[in-house]
Amino acid sequence: EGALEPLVGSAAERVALSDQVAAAKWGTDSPIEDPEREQQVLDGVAVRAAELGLDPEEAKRVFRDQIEASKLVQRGLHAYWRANPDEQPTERPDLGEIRPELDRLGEAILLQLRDTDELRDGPSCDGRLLSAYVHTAHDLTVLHQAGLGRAIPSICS
Ligand SMILES: O=C(O)C(=O)C[C@]1(C(=O)O)C=C[C@@H](O)C=C1
Repeated sequence: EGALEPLVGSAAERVALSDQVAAAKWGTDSPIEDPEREQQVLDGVAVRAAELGLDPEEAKRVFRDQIEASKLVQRGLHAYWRANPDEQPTERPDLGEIRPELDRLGEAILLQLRDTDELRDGPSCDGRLLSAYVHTAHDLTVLHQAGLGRAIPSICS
């Protein structure tokens, strides 16, 4: 009961941080997609997953979805800002300060993957995941709901 909520909550926090990433890149030459950084994230996940006794391939699948979710939200925000200049960010956060926060959330997600390893293998996972999504998505914007939806399909194994 509620066992997947911390994990889905951390995924939602990661989705929310995409706003900062989108603002850091807005009006710069830095593209939303940075394949080198994605590879670094996934390599780090594989190493840490093995340390935690998780299947590295399974953990990487989960994080590929976290990354796709982030790009979905970033693209959504950039499109929205292009269409609504009044809403464009007025300050540019430093990507170098946001990435360590993404790393911290990644560690939290990995620990929660470990804590839910057996449950995620079981027949109740899909129902619990949907329930955690519904509870967590409640307070989010439609764009962030879509991002969270994109972040979670690999959680049940
Ligand atoms: O770090 C960035 O530049 C991000 O946009 C975040 C992130 C991620 O989710 O980790 C997403 C897209 C990029 O391709 C690389 C990494």
